[in-house]
Amino acid sequence: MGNLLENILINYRWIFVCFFLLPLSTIYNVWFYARNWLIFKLGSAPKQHNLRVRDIQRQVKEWRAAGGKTPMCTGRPGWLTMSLRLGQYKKKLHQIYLPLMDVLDIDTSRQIVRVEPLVTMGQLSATLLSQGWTLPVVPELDDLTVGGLINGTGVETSSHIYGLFQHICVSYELILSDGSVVTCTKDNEPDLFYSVPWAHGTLGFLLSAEIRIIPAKKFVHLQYTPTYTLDDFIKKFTYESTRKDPHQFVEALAFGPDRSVLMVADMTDQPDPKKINKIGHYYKPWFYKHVETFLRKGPSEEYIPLQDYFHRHTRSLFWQLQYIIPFGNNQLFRYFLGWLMPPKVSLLKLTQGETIRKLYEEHQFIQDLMIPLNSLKEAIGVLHDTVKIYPIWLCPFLLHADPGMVHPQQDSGQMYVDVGLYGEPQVMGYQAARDTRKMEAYCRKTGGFQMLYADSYMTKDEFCEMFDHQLYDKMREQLNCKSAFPHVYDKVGRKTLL
Ligand SMILES: Cc1cc2nc3c(=O)[nH]c(=O)nc-3n(C[C@H](O)[C@H](O)[C@H](O)COP(=O)(O)OP(=O)(O)OC[C@H]3O[C@@H](n4cnc5c(N)ncnc54)[C@H](O)[C@@H]3O)c2cc1C
Ligand SMILES: NC(=O)C1=CN([C@@H]2O[C@H](COP(=O)(O)OP(=O)(O)OC[C@H]3O[C@@H](n4cnc5c(N)ncnc54)[C@H](OP(=O)(O)O)[C@@H]3O)[C@@H](O)[C@H]2O)C=CC1
Ligand SMILES: CC(C)=CCC[C@@H](C)[C@H]1CC[C@@]2(C)C3=C(CC[C@]12C)[C@@]1(C)CC[C@H](O)C(C)(C)[C@@H]1CC3
Repeated sequence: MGNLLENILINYRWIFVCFFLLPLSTIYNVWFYARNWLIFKLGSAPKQHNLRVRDIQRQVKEWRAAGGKTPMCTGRPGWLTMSLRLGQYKKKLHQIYLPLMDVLDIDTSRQIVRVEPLVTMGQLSATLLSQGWTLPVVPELDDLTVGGLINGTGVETSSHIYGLFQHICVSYELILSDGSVVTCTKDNEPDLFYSVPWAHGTLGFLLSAEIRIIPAKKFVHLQYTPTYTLDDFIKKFTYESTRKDPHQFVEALAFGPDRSVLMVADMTDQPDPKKINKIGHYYKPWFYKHVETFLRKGPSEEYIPLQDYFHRHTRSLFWQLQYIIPFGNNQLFRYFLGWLMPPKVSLLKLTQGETIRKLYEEHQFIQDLMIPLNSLKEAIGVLHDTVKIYPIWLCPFLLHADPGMVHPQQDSGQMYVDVGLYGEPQVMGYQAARDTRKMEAYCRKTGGFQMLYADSYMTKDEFCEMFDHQLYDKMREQLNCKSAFPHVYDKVGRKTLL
């Protein structure tokens, strides 16, 4: 009976998703779009920021006045967040509401945008592009928020030049446990500035951030190079990630241990009209499927609108949507219902139920391992033996030698690679806890890091071995965080899921 129910839930989830969640997602998007537009037109955002900060200060002060016994977290419901986590820890904590969702200012002379933490990447990239600007690093799922990307982390295909999302940030406005508001930069309160990323809001709440912007062009010139041996791939990928005059974007998809497609791209305003491909149109094939065709067709090049490029994996949630709507890439489906895609991750999460959550936990491996680039060849072999999931998302990034939880083992910046696995392991006898722990141990051995939106099965000691806690512990002490916020491990460790 249990099995039958599971089968129905898994195999027919698409009925619910197509007929209920897709229309709902579209309505939600339209509302969000209209709200953003209206707020900006009324010019009210910056003024309201100060009012909102005052209200947040009031909440923190009230918490203190009441004895400050229960540690705090943000009041954002767990189902809204872009992770597998349900955020059950929130029920036991004191929630502070941070209704901060506006782009406050675009200062083109300083090349800085000032934003509130709930601003999403979809919202920010559209807002900036309409002015001819962009963030240097645009993590691509539309619903990722600035707050989540700063207090967690973000990576994209330009990260081999600019680093992680935190590395393009110039200042953070934070509220601390005593209710005071501080602004930190690398020169003013540097310890605080460097300890915020990856701390998951356990030092203070982010109120706004200043982020660098760069001029945008209308298209990217994208070149695809298929490779048919692992050695050839590693050689070309390493070269493109580390060369002195790099392309602006570098990414690869591995479709098998020996079959990969390397992609390099540059922004341009002069596309060759015969080679324009507007991959963002709703009826276009899912991007990773399109990329796979170059293994057959050979090297190729295209001009893709910049906005379409930034959000190229959004419509198929990388390759996760195939498990929810198996015929989602079918031509007929795309022409009829493609314009409603993708369903909102938050709505999927809200409606998934315990059975589906458990099935995902047992049968899906969704992890990003951030390892030094020179370990990539070995890692592909280890991953093939342990989980065997394809495609693998490969994205090089420069890890700056900054203080904080995450930095290279050497004293200077080092090229790392994000190895993303999002699918059903094809090995026999996969066991989630055992095999994830194996991969985590491997990741630690290379000097790498696990992205913490995913399930982490590490013990606290293992967690402290992977993430440098020196500065973090010092700041927790100095800012009286111990009773004010949970320890980062208690927020992101596997047990918080349940
Ligand atoms: C594919 C796509 C996805 C989108 N997703 C979302 C989403 O998820 N959430 C959401 O809220 N919106 C979203 N939007 C809307 C987006 O944020 C803007 O509201 C939209 O670009 C308005 O453009 P316009 O050309 O109609 O207005 P215009 O009048 O041309 O103004 C452009 C926009 O730029 C912004 N802007 C202009 N100057 C400044 C300034 N000095 N400081 C700050 N901002 C400024 C404003 O937001 C304004 O709405 C999306 C848009 C697109 C095309
Ligand atoms: N391309 C990429 O780089 C991708 C990145 N991701 C990951 O997704 C996550 C982002 O998802 P998103 O839904 O935006 O964020 P979440 O709501 O999941 O937030 C992530 C963490 O940041 C904390 N946080 C968020 N806002 C604030 C704030 N204003 N002040 C203090 N702490 C805050 C949250 O604390 P609390 O629990 O108290 O709310 C939480 O611990 C990141 O961890 C990122 O690594 C996922 C997919 C792709
Ligand atoms: C660094 C990069 C590029 C990471 C990409 C990660 C994505 C593939 C992840 C982020 C959020 C994510 C874990 C999610 C899911 C799939 C994989 C996602 C989209 C889904 C939609 C799978 C189905 C599940 O029932 C559920 C709805 C809970 C989750 C939600 C989060």
